[in-house]
Amino acid sequence: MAPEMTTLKGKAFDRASLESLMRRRMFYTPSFDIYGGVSGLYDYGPPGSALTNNIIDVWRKHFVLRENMLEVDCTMLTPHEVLKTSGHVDKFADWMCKDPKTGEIFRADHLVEEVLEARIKGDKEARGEKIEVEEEDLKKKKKKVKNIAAVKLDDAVRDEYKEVLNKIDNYNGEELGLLMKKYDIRNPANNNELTPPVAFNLMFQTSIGPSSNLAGYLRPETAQGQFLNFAKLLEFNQQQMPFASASIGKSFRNEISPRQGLLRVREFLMAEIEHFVDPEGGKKHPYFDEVKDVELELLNRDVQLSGKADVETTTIGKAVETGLVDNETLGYFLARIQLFLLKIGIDPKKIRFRQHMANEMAHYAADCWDAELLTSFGWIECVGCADRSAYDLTVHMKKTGAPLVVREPRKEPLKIEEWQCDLDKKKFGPKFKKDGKTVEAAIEALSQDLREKLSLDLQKDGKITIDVPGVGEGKVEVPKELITIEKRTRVENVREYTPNVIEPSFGIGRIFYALCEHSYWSREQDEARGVLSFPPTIAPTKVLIVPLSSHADFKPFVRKLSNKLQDIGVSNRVDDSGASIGKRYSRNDELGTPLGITIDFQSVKDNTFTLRDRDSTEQVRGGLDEICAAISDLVEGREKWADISKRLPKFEGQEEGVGPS
Ligand SMILES: Nc1ncnc2c1ncn2[C@@H]1O[C@H](COP(=O)(O)OP(=O)(O)OP(=O)(O)O)[C@@H](O)[C@H]1O
Repeated sequence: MAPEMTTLKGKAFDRASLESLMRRRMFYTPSFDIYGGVSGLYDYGPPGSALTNNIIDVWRKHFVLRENMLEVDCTMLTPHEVLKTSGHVDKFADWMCKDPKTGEIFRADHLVEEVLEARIKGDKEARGEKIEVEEEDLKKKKKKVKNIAAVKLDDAVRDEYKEVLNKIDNYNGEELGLLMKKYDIRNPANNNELTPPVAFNLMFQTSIGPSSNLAGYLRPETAQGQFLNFAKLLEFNQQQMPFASASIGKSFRNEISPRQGLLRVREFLMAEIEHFVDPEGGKKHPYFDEVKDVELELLNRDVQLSGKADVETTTIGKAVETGLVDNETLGYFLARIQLFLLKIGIDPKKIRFRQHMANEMAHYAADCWDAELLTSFGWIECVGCADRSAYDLTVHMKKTGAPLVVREPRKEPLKIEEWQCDLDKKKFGPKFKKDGKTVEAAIEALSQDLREKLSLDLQKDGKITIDVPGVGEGKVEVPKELITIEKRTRVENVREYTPNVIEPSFGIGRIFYALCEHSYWSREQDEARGVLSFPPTIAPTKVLIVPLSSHADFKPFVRKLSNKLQDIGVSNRVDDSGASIGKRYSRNDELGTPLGITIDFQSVKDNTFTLRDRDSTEQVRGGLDEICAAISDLVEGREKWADISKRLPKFEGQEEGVGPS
């Protein structure tokens, strides 16, 4: 069970009030709402769009700009062949079971998770133990869940349930089926038995063009476009390794049961990096030293296998040194991911990195860690960071023959003793006719051991027999007139290798939602007054301009301030409504607007204004240029409010209805 969620001020987090705020202020809203909506699809409103753009802006600066990554923008429609080759057509699936009587569909792992969690909660109720805040949510479910009541469980059963929950991502379909049998998990709504789990592919299928001949899918990740362009990107990078490409764009997954708002949706914004690295030499990273002292909370594979969730706090330098994290490049990105999350305002106490267990890893991954953020729904994977090895480049190269490799001049030429096969092409063609190329490829693919053995056959029998699937009976004889096999020394001046790929993959919607939960609190004097404490860098609107009243004298000042801020790229809104100043600020607390400028009669006299900090409600006073310079420093992240309040004189005028929190 995840620990209890508390707000920045240490109070219990209230999801219902945050969700109501997000709906009211149009951070996001169900798509096609007036048609009844479609689950797993959301539209972002003005503050939501601005917040997303600002998160992306910081992401671009933190990753793309900082490391000269090569950003690309590839198409979302992907032909069948590409995703067949990458393994997605066969393996990109979740486990689904069905109530044969009602037709209701369940995602098997989620169902097992929800039912066991609800039973543990029932057990706690029966034992009179404290119910965690996120477990409260299960109360609603329990009404539907007929086979779950406040029933005390056997101690051993309760421990077993907890162990299963800790490893819930690790089970395949068959294992989930066995768990459902063992724990008698049925349709919670009617107690009907469910069908055993079957694989359900998560990709949205379509056909490209009017003839319907070209099957395709909406991409489930942005990675494939980056791999397919590898050779061109390497060329663009003047053959320099290592390098990274990056892409920001929508991905699509036909989730079996979208849930938890933005956390599991069917269309979402991804920001992905593919860092291409030489597999030899331990996958070092040139800037690893810059991050080696960053401390991370790591939950390793072995701890999870033992059914526990104890994290280990350690520097990334140590984690790589001890082999807990496989290599420097993977470690470098784990640290950089954490630094990014902190920069946008994620609560440092609510981040951990969890290593994937062997079964859980995607079909391509060699090692994988997820950055998980604590939310009221528990720990949620928001960034995956996988070592995809050479998998993708290798399969695409094999399929297409495109040289998705790096060729580097060797410092010292490499001498290799090897068995070489020479073909007499003039005779080879007429003998094998249309099968010539296939037979040639089969000879080309012969291993060194086999070549050595075949050279003896050639001497002894005057011919060799090799396997060539698809030609004749699958065996082909090649007489000695057509082939020679000899041991020779080859000098290699160029080294050719397929790079490995380290892939940090960010789900922006999940980060967005976790950030909102981490930033949300309410003021002491009024529980209903929600505040979103986004850092100025990423807040949707940076400044609220508030004239004291609708007095005509204030109008030119409003215009001047607004224009000046726009000129320096600072988003602002004017609220010249008749509401009290306190009310106007409070409305903008809900939007997370970090700064407010008040225009009063003093402003008209001496061109000075007050600048208010959202979180402390402290105010300072200064001239137009001073105020704008302070705002720019805050918004660009060069300074914090504490620096500004030292720099500019405090303004003690009491804000109506607002006291310090
Ligand atoms: N359905 C979804 N809705 C929102 N974000 C998603 C969804 N699926 C994946 N993501 C985001 O994309 C990131 C990278 O995708 P990845 O393929 O690693 O996810 P995943 O392991 O399939 O996620 P999960 O196990 O939660 O389904 C995730 O860390 C997450 O932030």
